Amino acid sequence: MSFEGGTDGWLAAVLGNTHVRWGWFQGQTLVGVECFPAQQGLSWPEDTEIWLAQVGSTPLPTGLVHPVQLQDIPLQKLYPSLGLDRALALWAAGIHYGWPCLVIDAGTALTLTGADGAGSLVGGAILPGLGLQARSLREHTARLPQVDWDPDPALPPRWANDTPTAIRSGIVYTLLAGLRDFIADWRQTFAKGPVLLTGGDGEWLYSHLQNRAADPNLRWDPHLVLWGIAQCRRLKHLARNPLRIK
Ligand SMILES: Nc1ncnc2c1ncn2[C@@H]1O[C@H](COP(=O)(O)OP(=O)(O)O)[C@@H](O)[C@H]1O
Ligand SMILES: CC(C)(COP(=O)(O)O)[C@@H](O)C(=O)NCCC(=O)O
Ligand SMILES: [K+]
Repeated sequence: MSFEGGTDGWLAAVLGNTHVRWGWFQGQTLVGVECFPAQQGLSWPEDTEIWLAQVGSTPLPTGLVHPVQLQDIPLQKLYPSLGLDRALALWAAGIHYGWPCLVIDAGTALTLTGADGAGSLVGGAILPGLGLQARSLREHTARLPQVDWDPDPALPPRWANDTPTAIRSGIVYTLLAGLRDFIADWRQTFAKGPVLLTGGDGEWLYSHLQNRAADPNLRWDPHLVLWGIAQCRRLKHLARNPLRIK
């Protein structure tokens, strides 16, 4: 996909540990999204303004590239080693859905990142994502099979009677229980405000967290990090071209 003309066309890119995601923007409007395996050699568009957030190890493109930095994100109490994707998603969540907010990003790693009503980082947690949990069982045992990522919307039976289903059951039921526990704890302090799911497993987790006494303000937005990059670009442009109050 590329731009057919359009003066304010530009590309946002998130270089994750499993996927590289491109968001094609016209100004602040997201007009298209593409997703590539992070390990695949990428041919980046020529002569396109690119704003990118690097979290994984995918080589950066050359040319009109603006790497977003943590200090570009106007949230308080961010710690220096915080993942750029976490800060960008949190900022976008607060702007688009309101503060306080909790973002659950189900990526290679699954992260929980929360901000209070003033947009200050409260803190978060990091654990292996669904795919990583299955891969680690395969890689560190003699007999367990590789259980590939499966978009099957149905939950596996909890008390499984074959090995692949037992692996799926162990991973998904503990993860869903753990997320419900984290959300309940978050709600002890922040009764209001959205809880957002994003990331490659975000939609699947959202569909299963939604049932069974779902949180009234649970949402799913797969593009949070891309929105965060768009906000960074907008701030930088405003700083370079301050609005002239007549
Ligand atoms: N097409 C896919 N191929 C592999 N994993 C996928 C795919 N779609 C969703 N997933 C799930 O999403 C996870 C990766 O999420 P993603 O947000 O793409 O990762 P990251 O942001 O870390 O690059 C994988 O661990 C897997 O569970
Ligand atoms: C935890 C992450 C690896 C998640 O990245 P992803 O799974 O999306 O590729 C990334 O946010 C990261 O490298 N964080 C640095 C450590 C921290 O956030 O405290
Ligand atoms: K991510």
